[in-house]
Parts: sequence; C-alpha cells; structure tokens
Amino acid sequence: MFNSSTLSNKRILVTGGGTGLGKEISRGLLASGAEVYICGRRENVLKTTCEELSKDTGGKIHYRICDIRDPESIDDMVESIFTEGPLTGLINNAAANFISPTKDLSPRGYQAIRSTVMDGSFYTVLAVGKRWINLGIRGSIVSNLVTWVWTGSAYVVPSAMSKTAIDSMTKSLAVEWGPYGIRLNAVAPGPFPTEGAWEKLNPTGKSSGATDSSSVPMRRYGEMPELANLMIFLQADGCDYLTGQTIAIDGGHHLAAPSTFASLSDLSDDDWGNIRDNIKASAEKEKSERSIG
Ligand SMILES: CCCCCCC/C=C/C(=O)SCCNC(=O)CCNC(=O)[C@H](O)C(C)(C)COP(=O)(O)OP(=O)(O)OC[C@H]1O[C@@H](n2cnc3c(N)ncnc32)[C@H](O)[C@@H]1OP(=O)(O)O
Ligand SMILES: NC(=O)C1=CN([C@@H]2O[C@H](COP(=O)(O)OP(=O)(O)OC[C@H]3O[C@@H](n4cnc5c(N)ncnc54)[C@H](OP(=O)(O)O)[C@@H]3O)[C@@H](O)[C@H]2O)C=CC1
Repeated sequence: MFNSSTLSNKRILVTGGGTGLGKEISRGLLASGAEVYICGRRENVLKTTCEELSKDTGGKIHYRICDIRDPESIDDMVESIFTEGPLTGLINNAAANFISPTKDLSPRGYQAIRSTVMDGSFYTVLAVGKRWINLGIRGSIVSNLVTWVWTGSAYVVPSAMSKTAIDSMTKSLAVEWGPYGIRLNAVAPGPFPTEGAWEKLNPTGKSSGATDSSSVPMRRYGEMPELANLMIFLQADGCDYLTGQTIAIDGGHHLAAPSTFASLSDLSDDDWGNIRDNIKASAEKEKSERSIG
C-alpha cells in the first residue's frame, strides 16, 4: 500500500513498541522510511526488538527505558529524543489490562490500569506536544484505543474508562492544538491476538467474549499489517486535514456485538480464582524482566 519513502523524514515514538501491536506498527513505520523510537520497562525486550526490526527492515530504530506512569521518566525520555532531533509523530500504544469482576478490584488494581492507560498517554502527549508548540513544529499523535470507547465493556471497566478518556482527549486537543498544526487521531482495533493481551484477557485459552473471532463479521482476527497500514496513513503528510477522529479497525465487530466481555457473567467464583492466578503468573514473569517501574 505504501512505499519505502512514504514516511521519509518522519521521526516517530511508539510507546510499548517492544512487543505485540507496538512492535508490528514499528515494523510498518520502519518499512515506510520512518526513524522509530520505542519505549517500555524491559530493556532486554526493547533491545531484542530493535535488533530484529533493524535487521528485517534496514531502518533506524532506537529504544528508551521508560515507565509511562511516571511523568518525570517520560519528560527525561522525550528530552533525550529531542536532543537527537525533534519527533514528528507519537503513537500512544503502551497499556495495561486484565479481566476481573469489578467488585473484586482493589484501588491499586484500578490504579495500575488507569495510571498506565489514561495518565501515561496524557503525560506523553503533553511532553511531546509542548515541545512542538515551543519549537513551532507540526506533528501527528495517534492513540491506540479499543471499540469499548463506544460500547463500554463488562469485566475490563478500568480499561474501558481510561481508553474513553483518551478518546475525549483526542477530540478536545484536536481543536485546541489544531492552530499549531498538531493533529490528534485514534484507532480502535478489534481483536488482534498478542501474547501480552491474550495472557491477561484470555487466560483460560477458551476465547470467549471479546477475544472470540467467530463473532467478528469478517470471521477472523485482525492481521498486523492491516493495523500498521492505518498507522502509516495517519502519520503521512497526505492526510493533513484529518484530525479529531477515532477509526475502528475491527472487521465490523462492535457493530455486530458482542465485542465486549458481557458473556463472562456465567463464570463462577472458582473460575475467576483460576483466571486471576493465570493473569498473576503472566504479570510476575513480565515484572521479573523489568529494568524500571
Ligand atoms: C474487542 C477487542 C478485544 C481485545 C481488546 C483489547 C483491549 C486492550 C488490551 C490491552 O490493553 S492488553 C495489554 C496487556 N498488557 C499488559 O497488561 C502489560 C502491562 N501489565 C502490567 O504491568 C501488569 O499486568 C499489571 C497488573 C496491569 C500492573 O502491574 P503492577 O506491577 O503495576 O501491579 P501489581 O503490583 O502486580 O498489581 C497491582 C494491583 O493490581 C491487582 N491485580 C493484578 N492482577 C489482578 C487481577 N487479575 N485481578 C484483580 N486484581 C489484580 C493486584 O492485586 C494489585 O492490587 P493490591 O492487591 O495490591 O491491592
Ligand atoms: N491485542 C489486541 O487485540 C488489542 C490491543 N489494543 C491496544 O493495543 C495496545 C498494545 O496491546 P498489545 O500489543 O496487545 O499488548 P502488549 O502487552 O504486548 O503491549 C503493551 C506494551 O505496553 C508496555 N507498557 C505497559 N505498561 C507500561 C509502562 N508503565 N511504561 C511503559 N511501557 C509500558 C509493555 O512493555 P513493558 O511491560 O516492557 O513496560 C508492552 O510493550 C494497547 O494499547 C491495547 O490496549 C486495542 C485493541 C485490541
């Protein structure tokens, strides 16, 4: 769809670019000629991804260790990137999530999701946006949301709430920062299986509710290049008049329902106990690899 110079002269930060969708979006940006920065909390994961993507695409990719729940960590990261040259784009992709009955969430459980998805995305937008405004530079911000911004979803309430807040930020700042030439858009993917998301949202491997492809009208999961193509388009100069939009890329899933976790209402407390143990094991494995946070 795009050629190797569609994004030449673009320098784009992809938060959470070491794994999953962020990694595949970065692959697409690199193949289209952009220079890419990725960030996350696990240095080994980031380093391995940089090596793999640089070998596969021949593009320029760098990493930064950063906990996006910490505004200082973000500001240090963005300052160090701008010292090497200003960014032209930001993809807000890092997130945290797990399925749980809302009645069982502790304040810390809620905060773990909100502080990453809502606060982390906002702090990153602010750190990049204020530098663009000060330098008089145009830029494109794209946030990776989910179709729950329109439908909500049972059993992932902190995620649905936080993504919806970023949807609102997208519309609001598109207006406030439009005069500076800064565009804000978002994408709302349906199910694109990744290890990180499926261990937290499909921990029994039974693919019910939102992770079930049989209820998608296109009868399949999304494929990574499809999402990467949309991100490349939104970062390209050719769509300079497109701002304040959240674009679904879900094979029609949310229009057909159920693209939510409503069907999990039949699970017993024992089922939820097993689910929580599986999610905890996944989170502990990732935590033991962290260099920060
Ligand atoms: C229609 C489309 C279908 C698919 C849609 C997909 C949409 C969105 C998907 C995603 O966003 S997937 C992203 C998945 N990746 C990640 O989550 C990576 C980052 N994850 C993490 O950092 C951890 O998993 C974390 C638990 C979210 C946070 O870790 P942190 O180290 O900060 O916290 P902990 O100290 O481990 O725990 C904090 C707090 O949270 C409680 N908790 C943890 N797991 C559960 C659980 N399964 N159920 C209930 N509560 C949980 C934990 O007990 C702690 O609270 P306290 O006990 O201390 O009160
Ligand atoms: N997979 C899917 O079907 C869908 C995914 N999405 C969205 O796509 C995005 C990527 O999800 P996916 O690739 O599936 O999941 P992953 O778990 O693979 O990606 C999450 C990334 O975020 C990073 N991250 C998490 N917390 C922090 C933090 N505090 N500071 C810095 N980085 C952090 C993680 O790195 P580390 O742990 O090293 O910090 C990881 O690289 C998310 O926004 C998700 O909501 C939306 C709809 C569907």
